Amino acid sequence: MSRIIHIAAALLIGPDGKTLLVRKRNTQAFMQPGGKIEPGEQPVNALARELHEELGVRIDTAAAVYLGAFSAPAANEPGFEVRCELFRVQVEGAVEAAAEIEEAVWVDRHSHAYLELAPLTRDHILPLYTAG
Ligand SMILES: Nc1nc2c([nH]c(=O)n2[C@@H]2O[C@H](COP(=O)(O)OP(=O)(O)OP(=O)(O)O)[C@@H](O)[C@H]2O)c(=O)[nH]1
Repeated sequence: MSRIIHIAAALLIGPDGKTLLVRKRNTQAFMQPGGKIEPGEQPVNALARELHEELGVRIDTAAAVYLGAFSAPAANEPGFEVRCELFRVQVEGAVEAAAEIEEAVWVDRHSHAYLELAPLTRDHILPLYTAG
């Protein structure tokens, strides 16, 4: 059995430059919006589907900027690694978290210090955001 979870995720940037992290229901760590890529699905299409399901956000896939592939221990599945295709996505309107999202927070370069973060977000994605 594969011990790798393939996901597509967003570095989602709001109008004020903050970025959105989500905490899924019955989990502890904040992470990137996104989710698993289904068989045969293009990563950017998986991202668009997940952002719509989770946050009611419709994105223009042509405007999503591919930032690369990043890996880390999975936050919620012991012994698994998450492999993420990451896209930078700019959103203008409000986001509306679906029931599967327990909490969604906008953070800036300084305001995430006290959040419990998934390893991928903590070690790869927020450093990228902070440097950018
Ligand atoms: N979406 C997302 N998942 C992550 C991140 N970091 C990380 O370790 N993961 C792991 O990857 C798994 C992806 O599952 P998911 O629950 O987001 O995906 P999904 O909506 O397609 O799942 P489902 O259809 O099985 O409910 C999470 O359970 C989590 O353990 C991240 O930044 N974003």
